[in-house]
Amino acid sequence: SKPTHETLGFSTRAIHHAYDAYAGTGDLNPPVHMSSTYTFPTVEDGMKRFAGEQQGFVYSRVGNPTTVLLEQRLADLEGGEAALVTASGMGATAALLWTLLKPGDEIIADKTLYGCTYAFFNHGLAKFGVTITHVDMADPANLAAAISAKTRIVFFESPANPNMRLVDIPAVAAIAHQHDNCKVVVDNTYCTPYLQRPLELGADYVVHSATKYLGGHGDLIAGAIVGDAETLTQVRFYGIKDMTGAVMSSQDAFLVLRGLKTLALRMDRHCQNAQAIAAFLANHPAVAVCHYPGLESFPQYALAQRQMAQPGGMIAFELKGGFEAGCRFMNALKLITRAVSLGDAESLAQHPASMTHSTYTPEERAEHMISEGLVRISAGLEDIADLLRDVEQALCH
Ligand SMILES: CSC/C=C(/NCc1c(COP(=O)(O)O)cnc(C)c1O)C(=O)O
Repeated sequence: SKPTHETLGFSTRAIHHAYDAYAGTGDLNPPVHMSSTYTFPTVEDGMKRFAGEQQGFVYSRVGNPTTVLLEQRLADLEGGEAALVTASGMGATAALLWTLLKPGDEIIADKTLYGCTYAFFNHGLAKFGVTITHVDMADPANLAAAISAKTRIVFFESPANPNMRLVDIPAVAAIAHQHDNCKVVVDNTYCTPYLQRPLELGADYVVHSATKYLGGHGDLIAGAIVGDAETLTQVRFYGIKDMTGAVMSSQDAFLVLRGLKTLALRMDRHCQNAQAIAAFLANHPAVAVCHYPGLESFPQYALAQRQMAQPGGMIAFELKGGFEAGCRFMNALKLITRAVSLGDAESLAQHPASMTHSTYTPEERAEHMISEGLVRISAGLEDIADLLRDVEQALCH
């Protein structure tokens, strides 16, 4: 169905879209469908469903009423035609790219990617004859110089995990689309559609780790792809069904649906807290640099203002004492929790070089702008006074 984002507000759609609470047994909350397989009234019905000639479910690896509702809602929120939910963010990226790519194709990716995405490209796809080229997309001219008729995919995160670099989505999409079948894939995990909708800025596909802000409570691993219906049908029946099997459970779909109800409220608080923590860090004598799109000192501040509704909940910074000081800081935290992942109610701190981005060698991290001393904070939903007190006392170690 056509997205309704011209009529109803974001939260109204995040709570209500595509679900009629008066239908069926009248459950206000969508039921969790716990069936692996579905019955056919006659064998001819089954034949038609497998042939795609009849609407209806056949097997939960290719569709389930609970996951289908989540897909309709995510497509609406991202302003896309269709969505497909997956077992994890990596499952989303893998299912989409295995479907779109063949040996001899090329991906041009930004310099900085989440560690496992980097590994999937360079240690996974590369084994099957796909060429991976990384360019610094913060300057779109670098893409223009590298793109060729072999380029099938342009892939980036904005802001990038972990160093917060932004990519000008309309500018990069315009360059990519000068080449016939080159598609732009944006990993929108850090922003969510509440802060940034890449499809409305010219991207062809969006992928998410729904593990993060979309679920929002650190209680699931999940992913999603948003894009055109035709391609997503191929991803469903090939990339998921026959290649990765990266299927989201109906229980996790229920939890992501629940998370979406408060996404706007939570992102507002994540952004408020991150802005205050980033400002505190930027002004602290022990801090060498703080990367946050909401700081006027941020090199791409103007682009952030243009492209993002708010600066987000993620912060990256370096202490003047480098890696050792970073470790002392993180070990001294009493409220902010030492853990990877992000977008949880709990504020989290981690060391990308040895954790989320340890799939890069030290030389590769230097090449991909991930410094050894970088500390990443996911600003949670706690009271800001408590968070600032924790950061301040930890900086004194
Ligand atoms: C082992 S490190 C923990 C996970 C982290 N990130 C995940 C992630 C994925 C992959 O999403 P899943 O498959 O749902 O984890 C995709 N895209 C982005 C921008 C991501 O940040 C992390 O702590 O940075």
